[in-house]
Amino acid sequence: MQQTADQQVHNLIRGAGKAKGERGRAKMDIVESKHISEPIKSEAQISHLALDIGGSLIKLVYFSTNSDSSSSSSKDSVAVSSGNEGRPVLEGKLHFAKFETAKINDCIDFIRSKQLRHSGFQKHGAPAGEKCTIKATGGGAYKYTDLFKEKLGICLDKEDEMDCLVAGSNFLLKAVHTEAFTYMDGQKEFVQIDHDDLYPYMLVNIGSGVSMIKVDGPGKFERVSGTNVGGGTFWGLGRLLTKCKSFDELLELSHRGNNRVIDMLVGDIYGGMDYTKIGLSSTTIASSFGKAISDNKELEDYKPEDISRSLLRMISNNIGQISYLNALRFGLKRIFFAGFFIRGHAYTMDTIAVAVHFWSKGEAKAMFLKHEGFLGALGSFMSYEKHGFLNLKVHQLVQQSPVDASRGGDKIHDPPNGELNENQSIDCSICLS
Ligand SMILES: Nc1ncnc2c1ncn2[C@@H]1O[C@H](COP(=O)(O)OP(=O)(O)O)[C@@H](O)[C@H]1O
Ligand SMILES: CC(C)(COP(=O)(O)O)[C@@H](O)C(=O)NCCC(=O)O
Repeated sequence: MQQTADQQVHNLIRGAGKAKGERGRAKMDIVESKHISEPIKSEAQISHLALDIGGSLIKLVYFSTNSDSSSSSSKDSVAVSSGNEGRPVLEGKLHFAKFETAKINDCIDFIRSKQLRHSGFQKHGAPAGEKCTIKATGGGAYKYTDLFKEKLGICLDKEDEMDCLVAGSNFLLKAVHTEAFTYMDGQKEFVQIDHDDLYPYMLVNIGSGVSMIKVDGPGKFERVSGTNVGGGTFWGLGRLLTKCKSFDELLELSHRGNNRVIDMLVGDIYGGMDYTKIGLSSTTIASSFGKAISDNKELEDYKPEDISRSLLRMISNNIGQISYLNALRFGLKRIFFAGFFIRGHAYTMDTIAVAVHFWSKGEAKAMFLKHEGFLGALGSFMSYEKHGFLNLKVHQLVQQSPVDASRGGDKIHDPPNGELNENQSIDCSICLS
């Protein structure tokens, strides 16, 4: 029988209690990698992989065992009996990786380097010649079907993007205690989620474009709105206006910029005064980029830093406002923001949070997710279980390590070697049913 996403989460969490103290318990660390173009160091064997191929980035989630399962004498033997209903448990790590969609060939090389054909991707019981199949979501799962077939001989088994986002979000919010946090005035605070009081909530995924999804329960949701002014807009316009060569460079520039150089503030219009009657302080942005009307300057006269800052502020503020207005339509007080536009970037989160706070008069709360960009890929990964396709069973969350609270600082948070550090990993286990 097929399981709903929530049943899977329930199994995961229920399993955590059951498994404590069990012998042979397997451990799975969740590790994030960035733009990986070379194989991971160990001879780790990849047994399951899922993709989210978006407009800007390809996200991968894959499980690797800690050792080579072909060596039966290895003391780190891959399959162990957990004693949990006699199912074999795989010991390993859940990895996260991303590639620019424009560099899809790097992603294909990466997958090829993992030798998936030898790692259990063939549908169980399928005839020997049958093609490998991997779960994939996002528009690119359709767009690049032929490319994957041609270059890797892999069939992409498509999962709906919204289904995956919601499944990934529900999973993370329930399974990871330090997944959700608020960010305001430089302060990051983790939010403890009451599993019995999670729904309804608004999920705002800020990818290339923005989707706003009212989530009412496991697998119960409606995409209530969206906006085409999203992460792709920031990166696309930013690239044209600043000549930046990478998204990271554009984000880095914004740290040093001053938006007041370009944005027209209420004070600029009101002679330095607040417009108190309608609740606008003199420092409120009256019109993003509005100063460029009368400054008599050309694009080159503005610093790229200031342009980046204004652009980031404009887009983040707009998304925060639209999200709140949609939450208001349905009486939702909790809004979770995800997607790789955020990148754990303080100024982005602060602007979104302030917009939600301002428009809701403090009634609604903006929250952010630690695994912000991987919801879709995770949901896609979890669908292996939903379809009983590979007999994958993520069945328990053992514990997770404390998260580095400084992560919300005004910097980019992908560590230099591309992998999450110890503090940012989660321990859990999966078993094959
Ligand atoms: N390294 C990066 N390269 C390009 N865009 C990035 C990068 N990191 C973050 N972004 C931002 O994230 C957005 C994509 O977010 P994502 O959630 O992956 O959406 P999509 O599924 O549309 O690719 C980009 O449009 C950009 O704003
Ligand atoms: C079409 C999309 C769902 C694709 O997802 P993405 O690759 O941007 O993550 C998204 O870009 C979107 O919701 N765009 C906004 C379209 C609109 O509602 O106006």
